Amino acid sequence: MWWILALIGVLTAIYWLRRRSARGRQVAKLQMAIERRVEERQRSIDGVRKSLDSIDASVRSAIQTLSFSQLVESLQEGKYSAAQALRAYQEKAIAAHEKTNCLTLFIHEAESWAAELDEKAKSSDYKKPPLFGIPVSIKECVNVKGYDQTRGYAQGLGDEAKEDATIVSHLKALGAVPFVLTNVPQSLLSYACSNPIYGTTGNPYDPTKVPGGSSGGESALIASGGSPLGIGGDVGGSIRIPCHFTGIAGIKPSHIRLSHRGTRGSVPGRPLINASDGPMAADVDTCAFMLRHMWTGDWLFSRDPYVAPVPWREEIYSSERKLIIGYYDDDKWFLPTPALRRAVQEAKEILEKAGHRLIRFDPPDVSAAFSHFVSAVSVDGGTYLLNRLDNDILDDTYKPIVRLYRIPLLVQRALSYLLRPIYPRLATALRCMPRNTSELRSVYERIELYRERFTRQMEQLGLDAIICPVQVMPAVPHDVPMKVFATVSYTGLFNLLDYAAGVVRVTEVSEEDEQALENYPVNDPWDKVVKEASKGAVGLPIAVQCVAPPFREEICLRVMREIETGVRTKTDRKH
Ligand SMILES: CCCCCC/C=C\CCCCCCCC(=O)NCCO
Repeated sequence: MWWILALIGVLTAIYWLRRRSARGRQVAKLQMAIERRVEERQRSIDGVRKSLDSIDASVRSAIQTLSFSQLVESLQEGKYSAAQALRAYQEKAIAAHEKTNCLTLFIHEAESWAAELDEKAKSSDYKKPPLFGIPVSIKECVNVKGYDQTRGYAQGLGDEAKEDATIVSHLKALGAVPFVLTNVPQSLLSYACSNPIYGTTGNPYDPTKVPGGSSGGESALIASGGSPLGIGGDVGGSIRIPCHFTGIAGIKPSHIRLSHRGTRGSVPGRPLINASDGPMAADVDTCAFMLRHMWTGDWLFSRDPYVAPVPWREEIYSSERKLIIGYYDDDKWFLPTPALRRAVQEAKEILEKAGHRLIRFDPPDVSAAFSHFVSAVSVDGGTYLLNRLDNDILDDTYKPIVRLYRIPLLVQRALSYLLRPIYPRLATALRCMPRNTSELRSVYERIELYRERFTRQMEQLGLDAIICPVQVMPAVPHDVPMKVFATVSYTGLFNLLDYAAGVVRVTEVSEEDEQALENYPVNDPWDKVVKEASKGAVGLPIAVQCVAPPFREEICLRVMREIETGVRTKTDRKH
């Protein structure tokens, strides 16, 4: 008998040793691929830096001081060429990268695309397209032919896209010049911005803080002035949270109003909660400018039959009709810190001053909505993510979520039961992984019912739009986001509903906000993390979120723009 046990022991030991050495070989291979990419990135940056002087420094700096509308105008009028605009923004992008580590790779073909545009512009019968020569930055997970979309997984290195995503081709057809790819967190399912290939992207206001995620390379770049317009993606806040953390504007359109052909999301195959791509820029009008031109004419609708053929409605964006707008500053699931609540109040006052009617709106049962959101995002209980991460080098910032996903489902349920009296919100999150197709079906049913309930409540009040917080906190240290993933209730809700949702800067954290934070109630470990992580944030930007039902992006953008105008008027008056 003893020899059977000994044999089992020896075989098990051999199995484990072989597994360990296979894993060791795999990690070494990934590390070598990472080293090669880090060198390639440096060469790419050095190469661009060397060619900057092909354009006079005074021209570059004159272009760098232009507002977006001035840039459009001077390119249209031929005051500056596409090649000059490209060099000006390459220079700014390098400066932004040195400060924040926001870039993955420059798109070298941008130079020939700009040159082609300038060549065409020489002909008198050429009609310049509306985005002629505008440099545009692209989140790394969007396909650009010849570049890999790693989504922060080292195993994704070298897997190059065979063709451009439709949104990239569309930008090019409109005359834009996609010129650089920007960093993302590993997996994309995070609002931090760090991965084992390109490292951690910092917030331009404070490098110890996150620029947000997953479109964090975009927000850091745009907020540093390194790109006039960027493309982000959002399944739970990945456009809106980075914009809020860095003080820029952005909008997540309803899912099928833009094309997602060739953009890669965090977990493919989630039918009721899908990522939306959308614009990010220094101001609202720039986001509207891009969408207006994408939704005018037939280019998009004839290239992707899954895009709803809803054209841009200028009459809604520019309307002067007074609106009825709901507002809330606490979703009763996660209390925002003082600066975030003040931002809603200030936005409300601005809108009231502009003649709109603001009505208190209490979103129905956000605890249930958050639970549906987590179920729908983790449609397979985390299997897809864990499989990817098991074959990769795991980023530190992502470990808290991975630990939770690794807990076997039945243990998650038992823990949820035990934790309910002392840590009810974590208990909710641990209870919602679907165990089988029957549970999954009922998640979908609950989402449909929730959509109906929310929409009906808005209709009963006659609301055109809603304003509310974007998040619970201002930008936080890099290790915080995935420790308190439940703060995405404010953004994830509108992915669940598939509403149009955008954000615009309203204020910054003040000394008074920081003092008021002392009274932030701590009822469980998540509150404690939030309270600690929100300290030392004086001066950091704070945004408000504006939302409208599906396909009402023009209303959403209008509310955002009116808030932005009100904020500017207030700031001008102060100075
Ligand atoms: C057992 C509990 C597991 C917890 C599951 C966590 C689920 C959700 C966390 C969501 C964090 C979302 C951040 C924003 C992500 C985003 O919008 N990404 C864009 C992808 O294209």
